[in-house]
Amino acid sequence: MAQTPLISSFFISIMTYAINAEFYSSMDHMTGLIFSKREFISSFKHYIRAEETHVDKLKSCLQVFEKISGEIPADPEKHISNPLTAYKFVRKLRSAWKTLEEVAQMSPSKGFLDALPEKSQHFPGDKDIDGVALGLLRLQETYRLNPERMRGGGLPKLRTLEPPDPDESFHIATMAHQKHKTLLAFLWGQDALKQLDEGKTAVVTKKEVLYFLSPLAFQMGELPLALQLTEELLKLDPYDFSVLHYLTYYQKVMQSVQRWNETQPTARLDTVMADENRNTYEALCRGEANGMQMTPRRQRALSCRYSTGGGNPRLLYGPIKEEDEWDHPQITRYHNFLSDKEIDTIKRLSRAKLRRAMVLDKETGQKLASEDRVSKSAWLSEEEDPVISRVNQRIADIVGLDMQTAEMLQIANYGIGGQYEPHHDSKLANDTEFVTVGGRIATTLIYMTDVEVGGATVFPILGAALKPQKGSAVFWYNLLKNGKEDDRTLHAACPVFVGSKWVANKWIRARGQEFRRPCALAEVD
Ligand SMILES: O=C(O)CCC(=O)C(=O)O
Ligand SMILES: [Fe+2]
Repeated sequence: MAQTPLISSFFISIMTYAINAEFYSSMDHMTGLIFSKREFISSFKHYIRAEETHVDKLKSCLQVFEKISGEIPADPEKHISNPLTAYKFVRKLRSAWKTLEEVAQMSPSKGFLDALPEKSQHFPGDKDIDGVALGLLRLQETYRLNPERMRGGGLPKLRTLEPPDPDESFHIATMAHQKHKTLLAFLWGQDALKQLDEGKTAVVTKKEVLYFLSPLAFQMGELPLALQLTEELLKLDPYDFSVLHYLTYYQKVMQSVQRWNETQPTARLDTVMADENRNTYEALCRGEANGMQMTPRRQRALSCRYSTGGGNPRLLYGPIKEEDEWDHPQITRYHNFLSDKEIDTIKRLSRAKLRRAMVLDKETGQKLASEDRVSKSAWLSEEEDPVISRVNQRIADIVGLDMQTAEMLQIANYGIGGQYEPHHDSKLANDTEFVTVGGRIATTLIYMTDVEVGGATVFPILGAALKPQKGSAVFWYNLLKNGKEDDRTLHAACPVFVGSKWVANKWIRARGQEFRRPCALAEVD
């Protein structure tokens, strides 16, 4: 079939993006969808053209049949009783039928339709829609945005986006409800209702939205609102008994409570969100608490210099620019650590290997995908490309640690609202390597992209927020000199708001560093 090579080339070209059929947790894979969509459109057009040609062939078959039947005179019996005519007639009919069979077998639908189930794996599924909606909700919570601001009212970077329609707002509302984010569920539901009232067309009906909203308003303690919404429902269907039941119930509660709050939930957004989510991590992500524990004197003492890694010959002629990000514990940033070309190579090597990053379930000890860590990651070994060994060597030269026991380079690409909740790199459950190579003494985190909005690495105990800066690397010790875990190194990756965030992690192990970073009894960094 003519279209088969095209269709299969389409599959091959998107294979790299579709290996584990989940797109939202990696911005790179989301981008891949744009390309796969374009290629699909072209093969789809090709298929339609093939169908049109096929229909033309079927039409000519029909014409042959019509012609044969047109040749039959008024008295068919007499006509067919002539053996020669009968012979001719049967022959023509048989030939027409054979042609029809051949044409029917050539139908392009078969190849195309048979390929559909496989093709669906290469396109986003319901899981992706839900995942993106959850990402949006996470961004709203972290950056404190109501639906109006999410629509671009508050953030110029979002202004160009097509705002959600009533069905989309309602879907986000139901996702929020599933995750017990009642206020957000209400606000998105309210957004859908507003749009329906403005006359926007949608699949979801006003009745469905009101059914969703009224118990939510009740749950939030907004009795007058619950009553008002229920009354509106009743206007739509005065004989709906369950609505009548709710109405009586709310009225009774109202009478007994006697006092109620006039405040609209939108006005309370800040206070409710603040109660639920006010923690340093989110405040740091919003850029509010940066440096909160750093006195001006300490801040002034932070400096920046050129370093040769203590006289390392490889750095003598090309020293690295080193900048203090924090003093105790020390967090150092190395500028121009990777070149753009090296970054491109690392991205290229990892692209096809990216898999959803897993976290360990504390109770079962099993690895699972979690909203705590929305990214895809891949491991790269030195054998894969000289760039990888160069990166490892560079880290060794700069920080002066032994890399023989270090882990492979881990590459991560974050998805929509991609984040990593506060964690200690040294707290590794099921660390099978621990006995032979020791704990994760230090982390080198390399930023491979700038991130337009969001995506900082924050240290909630310290109050430090590090902005991703393409090509730079940050380094810190996770373990104190006495070998114990340094609690203060608790850190998190803030949700990415706008942009694609790529990082590389190099975790250095304790074994082999005994003489490079001598241990001490004191609990110092
Ligand atoms: O991406 C970041 O900013 C931090 C990533 C991180 O902490 C990790 O992967 O362990
Ligand atoms: Fe980490």
